[in-house]
Amino acid sequence: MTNTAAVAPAPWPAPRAGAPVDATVRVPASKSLTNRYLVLAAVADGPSRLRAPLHSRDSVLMVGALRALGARIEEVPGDGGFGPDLLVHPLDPAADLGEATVDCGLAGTVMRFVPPIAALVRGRVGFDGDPHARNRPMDAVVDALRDLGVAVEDGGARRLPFTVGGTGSVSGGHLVIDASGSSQFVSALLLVAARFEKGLHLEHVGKPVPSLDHIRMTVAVLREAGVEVDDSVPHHWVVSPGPVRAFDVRIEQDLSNAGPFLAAALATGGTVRVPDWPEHTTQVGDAWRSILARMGASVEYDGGTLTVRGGAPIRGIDLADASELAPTVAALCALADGESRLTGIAHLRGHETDRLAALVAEINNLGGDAEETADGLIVRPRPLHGGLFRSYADHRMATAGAIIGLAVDGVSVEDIATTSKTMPEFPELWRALAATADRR
Ligand SMILES: O=C(O)C1=C[C@@H](OP(=O)(O)O)[C@@H](O)[C@H](O)C1
Ligand SMILES: C=C(OP(=O)(O)O)C(=O)O
Repeated sequence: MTNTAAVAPAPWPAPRAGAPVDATVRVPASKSLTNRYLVLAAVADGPSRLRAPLHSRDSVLMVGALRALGARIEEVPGDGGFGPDLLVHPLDPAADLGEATVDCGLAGTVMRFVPPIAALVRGRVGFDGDPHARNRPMDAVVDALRDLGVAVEDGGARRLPFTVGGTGSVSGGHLVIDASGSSQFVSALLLVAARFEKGLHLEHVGKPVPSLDHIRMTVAVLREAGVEVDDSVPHHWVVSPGPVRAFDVRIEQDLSNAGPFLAAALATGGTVRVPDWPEHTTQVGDAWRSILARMGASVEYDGGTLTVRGGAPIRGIDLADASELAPTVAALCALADGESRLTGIAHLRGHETDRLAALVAEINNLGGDAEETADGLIVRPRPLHGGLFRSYADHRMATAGAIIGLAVDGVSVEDIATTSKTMPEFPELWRALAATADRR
């Protein structure tokens, strides 16, 4: 009998910076922007081009999902970024797909954004993903589709796996959802709502919606594509019916993923520059400027380059709604000389893993003092030691371990390859960053 069990790769010895880093870093394109533009292009009124898009597991899954729904997506040579451009020919709502399947992997943007598109094509589309994807909240998407008159077969679970029976059109109108579990529930419906016959008046009822910046990003990309959106009343979004204009867009680099590199300046007392930092952006990662300054860095924005200098002791921080930035912030908090409180992030329990539990377990496993609260984390200063930092198939856990490893001897990170979810180049870029400390 052959043993077919997968052998887990050896943990990745996190590079330790024995001196301050001094690096200039460019990171691949934004996951959130790439996957939004892919969705918009799939329902647009003509072919669209994405320049310098992300090529990572989440974007590949999105491309695969849209192809499964009938969009034609070509790779064409690009003039920048980390790979080819993408040319997207929209899907044809009149075509009959028959049966199709979509692999969501662990991508929230795929599992939330694509089912409403499946309602706009004719066919039965099955959705599933990685084992943990079946634990991520999907109830608001399933309920919303049903309230819109779309058939969903889910065995009553309101989670993956499920099948959406699309008829090629959705009438739309007024829809009430509880989006307290994820902002992606709102974005998912807004992104395709212009293609509903009556458009959509979406209303949120329930505990606060997290990650509001991501909804602002959705509204901004819709408006760029000529879609009329009224978000003037809190908790209400009104999308007028109409075409989504085809577009040609250059995608900004992923400012959330720039975070671990900028954090390296604080962790090592060094300097990190990120060129081509957008002057105006809807990305939540723009908040690094204020967050890192509050944690003791000097932050300068000049000529399109963001420069972060560490050197002073890292200060603890009280931070609300850190959203997807939280794991990176928590890693710095574990290296800080004062207490930190991260609040308003209860929904991180439904991310790639239960991030609150994971961060507490892994920081404490290295000797730290982190505690879970009802809606976040408290991290108190305590000297850390080496050990294994587990990543739970979560790219941001893996990068959090790498940040700590710069400053603490003997840290290794489990499954560093999980960073391929949004940044396959991470290990290589990180090694180059850490090597700048060796040269000093
Ligand atoms: O719409 C998006 O692109 C995202 C929205 C946020 O989701 P939540 O609202 O579930 O936090 C964010 O954390 C995620 O990384 C990306
Ligand atoms: C929460 C995240 O991802 P997803 O898009 O899968 O929700 C994240 O990238 O931090």
